Amino acid sequence: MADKVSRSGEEEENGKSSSISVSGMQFGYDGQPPLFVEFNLNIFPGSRCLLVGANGSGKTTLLRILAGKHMVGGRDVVRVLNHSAFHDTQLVCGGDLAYLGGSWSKTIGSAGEVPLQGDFSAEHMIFGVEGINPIRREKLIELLDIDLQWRMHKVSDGQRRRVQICMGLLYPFQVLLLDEVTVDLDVVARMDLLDFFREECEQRGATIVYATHIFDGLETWATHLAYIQDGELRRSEKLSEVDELKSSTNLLSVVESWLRSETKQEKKKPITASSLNQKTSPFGSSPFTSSRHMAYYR
Ligand SMILES: Nc1ncnc2c1ncn2[C@@H]1O[C@H](COP(=O)(O)OP(=O)(O)OP(=O)(O)O)[C@@H](O)[C@H]1O
Repeated sequence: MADKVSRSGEEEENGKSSSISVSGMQFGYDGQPPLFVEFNLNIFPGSRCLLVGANGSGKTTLLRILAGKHMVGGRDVVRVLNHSAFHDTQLVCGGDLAYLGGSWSKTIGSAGEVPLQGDFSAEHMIFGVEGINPIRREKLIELLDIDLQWRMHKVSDGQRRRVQICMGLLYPFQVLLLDEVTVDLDVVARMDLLDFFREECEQRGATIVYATHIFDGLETWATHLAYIQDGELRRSEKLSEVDELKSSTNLLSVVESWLRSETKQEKKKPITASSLNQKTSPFGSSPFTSSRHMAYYR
């Protein structure tokens, strides 16, 4: 698999410069070994890139970094639309960079153990966003089949999710980062939304990165695929160039085989004090330092 890994610093595809560019990124959570070490990735305008990997491989963290939610390195390490994802706040404030992740909860806060709820209508939420093109807003409300009278604390998870998605898409984004947001949607809503995303990429040259474990219908939707294992980019290529997809029935079975072979390699690793400290890390000099590998032996 290693020969397929793309770590190139190439910044152009078909004459277009990348809309997302990560170069030599290092990142780790406080007190933990680094998750990303010398991580590189380039994604180009018009791409619909699937981000796949096992639980805990780093997909959410990567999307949050791209969304400018973590400061990582200097201004040149994580670039979105040729701006620093973290430092250039206009990217998010102006609506060019949109991130849809996590899920809205029914409660809006808590006083000690007591959850506080707010009674807001879908209309209040959606029409509360200023400066929106009314045609785009109507299109999204219709596409997501939102009833503007819904009270946000009384609707189902999927209904609340529709409002969340609608609000995230109100501005005509240039880069959209999706973290498993279609999980609560019914099949019709999911397929309509995927069609809308495709249109946005084809008509406006928008770029989408979509982290998901649900591959239904994505074989013909995605243009690119990035596969992460333990914070390492193992594959980054056009979907049409994934060899295994030529001989396999679907994306699900291809990704399943990658993840299964990951597990086997993991099991084969000899367990030694030095292997527990393999990643070069300021925290990794002692066999007693906490690490994900050590978690197996507690
Ligand atoms: N806030 C945090 N503090 C410390 N460690 C974290 C935090 N969030 C995630 N991690 C760790 O970082 C690693 C990557 O987590 P991340 O959520 O990015 O994975 P993921 O690929 O999105 O997983 P999943 O498919 O389960 O959503 C995991 O080992 C996780 O335990």
